Amino acid sequence: MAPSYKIACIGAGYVGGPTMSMIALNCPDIEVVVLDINEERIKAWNSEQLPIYEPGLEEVVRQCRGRNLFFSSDTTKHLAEADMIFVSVNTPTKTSGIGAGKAADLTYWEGAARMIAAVATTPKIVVEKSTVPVKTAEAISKVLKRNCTDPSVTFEILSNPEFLAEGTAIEDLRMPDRVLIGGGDSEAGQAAIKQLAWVYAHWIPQERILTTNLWSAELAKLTANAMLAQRISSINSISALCEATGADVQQVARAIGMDSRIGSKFMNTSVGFGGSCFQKDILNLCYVCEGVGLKEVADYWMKVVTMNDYQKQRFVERVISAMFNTVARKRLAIFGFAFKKDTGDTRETPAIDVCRGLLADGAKCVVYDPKVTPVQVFRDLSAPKFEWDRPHGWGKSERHITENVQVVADPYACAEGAHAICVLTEWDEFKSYDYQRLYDSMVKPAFIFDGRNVLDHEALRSIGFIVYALGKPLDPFLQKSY
Ligand SMILES: NC(=O)c1ccc[n+]([C@@H]2O[C@H](COP(=O)([O-])OP(=O)(O)OC[C@H]3O[C@@H](n4cnc5c(N)ncnc54)[C@H](O)[C@@H]3O)[C@@H](O)[C@H]2O)c1
Ligand SMILES: O=c1ccn([C@@H]2O[C@H](COP(=O)(O)OP(=O)(O)O[C@H]3O[C@H](CO)[C@@H](O)[C@H](O)[C@H]3O)[C@@H](O)[C@H]2O)c(=O)[nH]1
Repeated sequence: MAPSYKIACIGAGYVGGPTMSMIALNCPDIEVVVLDINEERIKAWNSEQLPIYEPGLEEVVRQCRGRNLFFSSDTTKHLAEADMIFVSVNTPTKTSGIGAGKAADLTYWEGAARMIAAVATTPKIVVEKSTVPVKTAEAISKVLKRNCTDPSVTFEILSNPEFLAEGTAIEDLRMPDRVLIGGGDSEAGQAAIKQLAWVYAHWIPQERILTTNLWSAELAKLTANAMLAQRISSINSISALCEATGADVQQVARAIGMDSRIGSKFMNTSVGFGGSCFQKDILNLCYVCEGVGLKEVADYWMKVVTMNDYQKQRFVERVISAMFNTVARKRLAIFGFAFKKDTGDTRETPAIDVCRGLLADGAKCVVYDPKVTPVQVFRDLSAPKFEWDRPHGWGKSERHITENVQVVADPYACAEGAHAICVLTEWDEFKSYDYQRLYDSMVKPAFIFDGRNVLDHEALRSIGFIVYALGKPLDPFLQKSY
């Protein structure tokens, strides 16, 4: 018998796809349909080549696609039939107008709300899955109520922010630290919370399902990301101080992480945090603070982004100064372009700013990443800031990018004839390469700039490499040239 409870999700992206697949897997009594305006994406979800790479996702989709999990672009039919509608569309940073470069662009969200209002003839629970500014639920409620042609239709809005991280999405969804559900105080609001809690209770222990009011749930999501990013900026700031003093950032991180009040997670220094969320959500938080007159609070959080930009710039300057203050026409092997390992996602990856910085100084960048396609690399290096987060992306590639960037499918080909290797993503495979072979094929002196501290630096030095590792005591060779 076909399941009688129906869930639809608007937005078949990195969040909508995996979260709905997990609900379908654990709730065989619920029919789940994931919708998107991007037909190519829907086609890919229905094919053997899923549109996103996420460890374990294929197995989950394979188990329930066609059973109680469907991907479709027929929004009218499925939104009309659904009891509960998740909205998981992109909420990028605005690129123009008031709040450009900071505020969340809610165009896609409002578009989704209008789609729901246009077809609703039965009561709907609308769940905010996207990350949104505080009070978005209020605005969405107005759009839904004012646009629905049937005045008897009721809408209950819930906030159910997603905390999964890419690369570990399936594991995070299988056993999240918590599921957060915010809703209204009214009887209908509380009933809606219960209905969503019932969905999650199919596989998540009751004590991990946390309920709050709407505004707390919306704000908790922005705050969680701001605090996670703050940890990275904090340790990155200390990495600069370590290099200046001879301390070792990994030793410092270990020593402070053993204090249970601080904890050891999220303390890896890096060339900068990336990903579609951290910067966007902090900028959004700052904008919300400014909107309510809290300038000092906004300035405080803005420093997390400033420090991140500094870290990327600092890395570029290290590369250039170490290589005798010029990288003009030098071939630089870029190991890793994704914003972290185990994903093909490049949104806001630090590799973009690092490559741009090196290209601006005349370098020739040769990129190797196990999961990122050449098209994506060229698109990212050409797209104006914040333009990447649009359903149809950015098409043009500037000439200086096409002439000075090359993307290759093999790490050894990447490093051949290069002056330096820059490690920008912490892919595990980078640790097991034959570095003697890489060294032999490179121009001397051969440099390695480890922007993730994943390689065995002593072993590399004994081969002959000049090694720069973030936040580590500097090689004597680098001390002289910096
Ligand atoms: N990526 C993550 O790891 C992550 C984690 C937690 C929260 N979030 C938040 O979740 C939201 C979605 O993020 P994402 O990474 O999945 O984005 P995404 O860009 O991968 O997916 C969004 C999808 O929504 C579709 N879309 C936009 N407007 C639509 C409409 N009117 N009708 C149908 N489809 C529409 C787009 O075509 C796109 O495929 C964002 O608010 C993000 O901040 C993301
Ligand atoms: O110690 C660390 C940990 C992470 N990073 C970098 O920080 C970025 C973000 O990493 P991570 O948080 O693991 O991935 P995301 O997929 O961006 O997940 C974040 O953003 C999501 C979107 O909002 C949230 O749901 C998650 O909880 C939150 O971790 C990446 O560039 C990482 O390389 C570091 O530099 N050092």
